[in-house]
Amino acid sequence: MAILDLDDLARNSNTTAPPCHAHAAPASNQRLRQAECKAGDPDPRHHADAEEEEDDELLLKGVRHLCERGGGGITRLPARYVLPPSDRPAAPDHRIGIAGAGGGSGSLIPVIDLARLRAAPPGGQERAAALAELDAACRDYGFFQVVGHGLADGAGGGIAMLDVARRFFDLPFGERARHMSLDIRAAVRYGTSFNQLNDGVLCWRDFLKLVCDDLGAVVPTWPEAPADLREVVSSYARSCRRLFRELMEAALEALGIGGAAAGEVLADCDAGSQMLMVNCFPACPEPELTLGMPPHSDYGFLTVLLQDQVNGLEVRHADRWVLVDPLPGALVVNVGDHFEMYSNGRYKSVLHRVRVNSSRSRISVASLHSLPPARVIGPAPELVDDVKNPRMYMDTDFATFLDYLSSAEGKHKSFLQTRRLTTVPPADTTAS
Ligand SMILES: O=C(O)CCC(=O)C(=O)O
Ligand SMILES: [Fe+2]
Repeated sequence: MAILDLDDLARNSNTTAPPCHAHAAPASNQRLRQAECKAGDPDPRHHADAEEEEDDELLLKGVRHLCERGGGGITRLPARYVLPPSDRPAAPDHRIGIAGAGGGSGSLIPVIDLARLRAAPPGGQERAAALAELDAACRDYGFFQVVGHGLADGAGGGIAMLDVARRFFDLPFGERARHMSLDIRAAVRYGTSFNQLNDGVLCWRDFLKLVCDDLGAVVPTWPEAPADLREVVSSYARSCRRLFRELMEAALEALGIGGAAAGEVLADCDAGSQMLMVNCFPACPEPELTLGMPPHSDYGFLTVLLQDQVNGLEVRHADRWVLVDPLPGALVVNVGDHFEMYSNGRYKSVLHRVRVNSSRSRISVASLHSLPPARVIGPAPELVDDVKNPRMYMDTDFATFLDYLSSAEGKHKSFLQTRRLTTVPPADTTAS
């Protein structure tokens, strides 16, 4: 099947400087950025003169390279990374605590125990209770943590994945740079920021994108170093695909969709696209002025996120940004735009962003799962009725999403907003 460009396309954002396909050259973006900063930022340090500025060529080599240059360490944030004051991350409003883990402030983020679901026989009360928890998590938060998934240790596990990711980003720049490409459709690509060619403000993030469709064909094109990367990452990708399918089966059951209708969606999931984004967020000299990733939602059905023990992920919930404390061994799962549309708005694809910190580098690995590009997505007929559940979304396909990205709407709205049919006020899509 066709390889999708999903590194910027898999997500959409409606920040002040959106990662749209505006085709603005980086140099003009820089001037724009400086003008915006002048308008809104009282701190003259952040309006550095052009000659003081790091040139774009250097910045597009990535954040790690910037930090490592000349023996390591930079003490101030180059202006290209400085967000306008309204988009900067304030001190976290709230930390999402982990049920039963003693973290944060309580038991706000849902934790789904997959072992419990696996053990619960079909039709029984225990299964109904476990499915109700999953349903509530997707409805109320659009985010949950999964434990009991069996993906922590051993081959295909998260520990090995994080370890090899860390070793990849520790390689000398020249080794990583072999995979740099301006071709956003490349199946393997090392890059920086969110959409590095179009971002007005750069993000404090480097990434390795690996398209995982047809693993047999793509793995030989993946980095040769570290020597075990291909084996570890392909094994982890397979584990994630299995987990994605299992979660989709459970979510469809929770939605009351079975039989041929569920079979059709699951077949599309099997034929669909998977992309791993291996993210590195280096320690940042002025973390309060920038973000590792801007507010965005993920385009696909579900995203499975592995993170190390350094926090940074923030989720929009009840009009606030809430920081998700990593729960050891857990994977974070979030609902994407496809699933919100398919579930007719019952499940929420919510904005999330990544904040960075001044002392510790952070690694995360997002496995993004979408349906095949030719597949038209719309609300499941089983979830629509004329009385209580009118259809909330138009049918949509990948080409529509591409049009949105290159349109003026892409700068001001979220993709989901553009697909809504009813007059129901849109879910919170503001950036701060
Ligand atoms: O690093 C994280 O916690 C989130 C990453 C993410 O949202 C993404 O890759 O889409
Ligand atoms: Fe995301």
